[in-house]
Amino acid sequence: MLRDPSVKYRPFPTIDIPDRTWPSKVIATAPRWLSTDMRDGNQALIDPMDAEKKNRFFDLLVKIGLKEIEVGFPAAGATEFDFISSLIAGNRIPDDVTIQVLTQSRRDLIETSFQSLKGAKQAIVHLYNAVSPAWRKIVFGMSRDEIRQIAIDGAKVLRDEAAKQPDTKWSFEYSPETFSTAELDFSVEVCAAVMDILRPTPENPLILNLPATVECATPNVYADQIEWFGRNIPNRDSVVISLHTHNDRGTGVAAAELGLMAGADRVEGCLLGNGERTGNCDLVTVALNMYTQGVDPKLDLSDIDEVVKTVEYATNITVHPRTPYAGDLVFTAFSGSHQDAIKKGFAAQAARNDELWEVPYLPIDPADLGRSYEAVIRVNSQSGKGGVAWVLEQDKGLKLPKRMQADFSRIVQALADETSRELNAADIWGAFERTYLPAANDRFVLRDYEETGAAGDRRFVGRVAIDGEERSLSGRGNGLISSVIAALAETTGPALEVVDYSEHAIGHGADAQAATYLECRTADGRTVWGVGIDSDIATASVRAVLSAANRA
Ligand SMILES: CC(=O)SCCNC(=O)CCNC(=O)[C@H](O)C(C)(C)COP(=O)(O)OP(=O)(O)OC[C@H]1O[C@@H](n2cnc3c(N)ncnc32)[C@H](O)[C@@H]1OP(=O)(O)O
Ligand SMILES: CC(C)C(=O)C(=O)O
Ligand SMILES: [Mg+2]
Repeated sequence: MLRDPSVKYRPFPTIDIPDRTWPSKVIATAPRWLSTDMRDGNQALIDPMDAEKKNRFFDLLVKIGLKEIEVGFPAAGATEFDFISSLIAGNRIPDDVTIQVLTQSRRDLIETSFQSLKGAKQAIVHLYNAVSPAWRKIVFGMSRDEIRQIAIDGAKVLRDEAAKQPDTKWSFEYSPETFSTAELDFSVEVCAAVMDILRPTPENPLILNLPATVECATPNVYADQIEWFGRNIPNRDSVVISLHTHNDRGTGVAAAELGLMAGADRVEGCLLGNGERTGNCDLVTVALNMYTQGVDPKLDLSDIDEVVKTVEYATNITVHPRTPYAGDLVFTAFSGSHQDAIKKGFAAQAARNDELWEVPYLPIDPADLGRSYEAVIRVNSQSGKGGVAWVLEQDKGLKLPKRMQADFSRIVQALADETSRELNAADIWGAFERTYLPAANDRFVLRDYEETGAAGDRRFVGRVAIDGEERSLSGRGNGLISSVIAALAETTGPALEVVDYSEHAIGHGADAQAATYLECRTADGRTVWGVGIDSDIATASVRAVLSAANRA
C-alpha cells in the first residue's frame, strides 16, 4: 500500500501573479522552433546516435522546416565534435538554418565548443548552469552569488571566443537550468547578469531559455513563471524567451502551449517527445495542435510516417501507437458508435461544398499528414454496422442500404466473437460472399435466363439448378424482379414479397458492375436480404432474387 505521500513530498508553491493575462490569450502565430533531438534527445538514448543517424535526422529536420537545430554537445567527445565539424566542412547547413551547440559553463568545454563550430556561417552557442535551490545545495554546494558567477564567467568566455572567430555570425543562448524550480527573482538576476556581459540588442537578441528541466508542477504554474519572467526581465525587446519543457508529469506539451500564451517566442523540444526520462516537449504535437486551430505552424508534417520512420531508426525507440498525430492507431476507430459518427462525418463532408473539416472523432484530416482513410475504421467485436459498411464500401465499393447493414453486421459480429480478433477487409468480404453471393452448393443456382415482354408486363424464362437438379422456370410480372419471384413461386421455392430495392454502380467505364440489394419478406414474416452483383444490371437483379431465395 502507498504510504502517506505528504510525509515525503511537498506541493509545488503557486506563483503570486493575480493579474496574470495568459489564460485569455490564444496562440495565433507559430513560434521559433528549436529541435534538440540531436542533443537532449540524443543524450537520453541507450545508444546515442552515430554520425550516420545524426545525418539522417539532420536531413529530416531541415526537410520539415526547422530553422534552428541543436546538433550536439561538442565537448562530450569525438563523435559529437566530429559530426558538428563535418556538417560545416561538408557544407550541409542551408543558409536559412542555424545550428546550435550546448556547453556547460566551463572554460575548456566552451573553447572546445567554439572549435567545433569553426567555419560556420552562423551558429548559436548555448550555455547553461543550474540555478534552483536543490541543485545549488546538492550538486554545486554553492551560494546564489557563486552560482550567478558561474553564469557570468561562462558568458565572458562566450563573448571572448566569439570575438576570435569574427567571420561567423554568433548568437547566444543562456539557460538557467532548473528554472521552473528556482526562485523567479534569482533566475531574472542571473539572466540579467549574463545580459550585462553579452549586451544583446533588438537586432541581435539573447535567447533566454527557461527550462522545466524536471516537470514538477501543473502547466499553469509554468505559464505564470513565464509571464512573471517576461514582465521582470530588463530590456525585454533584446531577449527571445524560449521554452524548454520536459514531460515528467505528462504535461510537457501543455506547459509549452501555456508558456506561449504567457508571451514566449520560441519552443525547444524533440520530434515525438523523445528526451530525458519521460521526454522533452513533443514538437510534432505542439505544431499540429496549432494546425488544428487553423494556425500555420511553419513545420511541414505532411508526411508523418517519414517522421516516425526516421525517429524510430535514429533513436531505436518505437513510437507508441497512441502517440498524438503520429501513432499507428490514432486515426482508427474500432468501436461502433465512433465508426457510425465517422462514417456520417465523411458523408456530410462529401456532401458539403467547402473545405472545413468537421468529422466527429477525427480532430484532423489524416490525409493532411499523408495518412490514408483505410485505417480510419477497423472492425472487431466492439464494432457496429456503420463500421462494417464502411469497410465494404472502401474495399469493394458496395454501399449497403441501412437496414441491410444491420443484417450483415450481425453476421460479422458473430464472426468477431468466434475468432476473438480484428477482422480485416478480406475477412469481411469473405463473410459477405458466403452470406449473399452465389455458391455452387446453393439451393438455387442461376444457369441462364431470358427476359421478354414490355414495360409493365415482363416474362422471365430461365434455367435454374434447384437442389442440384436443373429446371426450366418461367414467370410473369410487371418488372423483371417480380417475374423471377413469380417463376420461383411455381417451384418449391419460397414465396417472397419485395419490401425494398436499391442498386448502384461499382466503379466506372467498361469495368463497371451493378450491385442490387433486395429486402424481401417471406410468407412466415421473416425479412431476408438478397444481393446480386453483375456487369449487367438486369442480371444483378435476377441474382439478387435468387440470393434472397437462398437465404429464405
Ligand atoms: C539538463 C541537461 O540536459 S544538461 C545537459 C547534459 N548533457 C550532458 O551532460 C551530455 C554531455 N556531457 C558530457 O559528456 C560530460 O558531462 C562532460 C564532457 C560535459 C563533462 O564531463 P566531466 O567533467 O567528466 O564530468 P561531469 O559532467 O560529471 O562534471 C561535473 C562537474 O561539472 C559541474 N557542472 C555541471 N554542470 C555544470 C554547468 N552547467 N556549468 C558549470 N559546471 C557544471 C558539476 O558541478 C561538477 O563539478 P565538480 O566536479 O566540481 O563536482
Ligand atoms: C540544458 C537545458 C536547457 C536542458 O536541457 C534542461 O534544463 O532540460
Ligand atoms: Mg532538457
